[in-house]
Amino acid sequence: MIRFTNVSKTFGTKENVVKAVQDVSLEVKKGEIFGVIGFSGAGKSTLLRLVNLLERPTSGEIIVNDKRIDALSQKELRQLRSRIGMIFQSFNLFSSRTVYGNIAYPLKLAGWSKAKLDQRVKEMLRFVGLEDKATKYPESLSGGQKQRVGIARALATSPDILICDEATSALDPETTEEILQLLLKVNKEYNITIMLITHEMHVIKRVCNRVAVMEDGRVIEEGQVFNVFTKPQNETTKNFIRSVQNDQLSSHLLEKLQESKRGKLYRIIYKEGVSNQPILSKISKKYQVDFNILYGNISELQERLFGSLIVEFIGEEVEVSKVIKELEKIVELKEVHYAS
Ligand SMILES: Nc1ncnc2c1ncn2[C@@H]1O[C@H](COP(=O)(O)OP(=O)(O)OP(=O)(O)O)[C@@H](O)[C@H]1O
Repeated sequence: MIRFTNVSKTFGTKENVVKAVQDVSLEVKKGEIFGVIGFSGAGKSTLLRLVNLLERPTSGEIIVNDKRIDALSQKELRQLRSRIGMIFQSFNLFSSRTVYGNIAYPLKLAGWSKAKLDQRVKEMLRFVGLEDKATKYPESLSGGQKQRVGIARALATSPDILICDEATSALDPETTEEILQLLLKVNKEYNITIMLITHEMHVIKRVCNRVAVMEDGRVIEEGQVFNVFTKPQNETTKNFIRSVQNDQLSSHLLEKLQESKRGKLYRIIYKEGVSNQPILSKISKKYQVDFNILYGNISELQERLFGSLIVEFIGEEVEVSKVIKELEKIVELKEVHYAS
C-alpha cells in the first residue's frame, strides 16, 4: 500500500545540510495501523509528508497504491492526494467556516453535487459524533471536537489511507483515548490504512499493529508492536517502552528490602499464554519458598497478555534455586539488584 525503498530527504544548502530522512525502507500494508515513533527532530513529520508528496524525496522510491508517486503528473498527483486523508496536531481547520463547511470543503473542491455532498457531510458528522455541532465554528469547540472535525474532513472523500501527524499530542489523556478509539473505528469500519507518527509510546501500544522507531532520520527498529515491546533491541526503543511501563521499584523500597535481607528479587516476565495460570501459588506449594509480590503490571497488547512482576523469593538457598530452575521453563527471569 505504501512502500519506501532507500528513501532520503535532505534540506538546506551544500554548506548546511540537514539529513531529515536517511535511507529509509519500510512497508505499510493494506488495512493496518502503522506507527512511527521517535523523539523531536527524528524525521517523523518529513517521512509522513513524503507519503502525499508534501515533501519530495531527495533519493529513493515511494510507491503508494501501486504507483511510484514522484513520477506522477499534476493531475495524477491530485487524484492520489484525494485517496490520502491527513490530520494534524493543530487540527488545521478553517476558522471562518462552520463544522459543516469544513467537512464539505474537500467535497466542494472535488465537484460533488449539493445533494450528494449534504448526505456525505451528515454521514461524516454522525460517524464522528458531532451531529449537533454542524453550525458551530471551530473556536467554540474543544480540542477533541476539533480533531473529530479534522477526521471527518479527512475521510469525506472516502480515502484509502489516513495519515496522522501527532494527532493526539495536543489533547489531554481522556480526549486522546477518545480520538484513538475513533481511529480504531475508522480502521475497522471503513478499512482505511492508517500511518501515524507520535512521540508517545502509549499511542503505539493502544492502536498500532506495527511500529518503526526513528532516530536521526533512520529507522532503527521495526516490527509487530508485541514483538518490539517484548524484545526491544535498541536503547531508544527500550526508553520509549519504559515510559509506558513504569515498572522500576523506588530506590527507597530497594534499600528497605536490602536491609531486611529476607530473600532475592526477581523480575518475572510473562511469555505469551502463561499469564493467567496460577504459577506462583503452584510452585509455592511444591517448595519451601514464599513469594512477596512487590510490583505487577500485566496488560493486554494486541489481544495478548504482556507484562512483568517483581517478586521477592523468600526461603532457603537450595529451595530458591529449585524454584528458579522450574520457573525458567515457563517464564523469563531476571534478577533485580538492590543497588541502583
Ligand atoms: N523545511 C525544512 N527545512 C529545513 N530543515 C527541515 C525542514 N523540515 C524539517 N527539517 C529538519 O529535519 C529534521 C527532521 O525534522 P522533522 O520535523 O521531520 O522531525 P520530527 O521527528 O517530526 O520532529 P518534531 O516532532 O519535532 O516535528 C529536523 O532537524 C528539522 O529541523
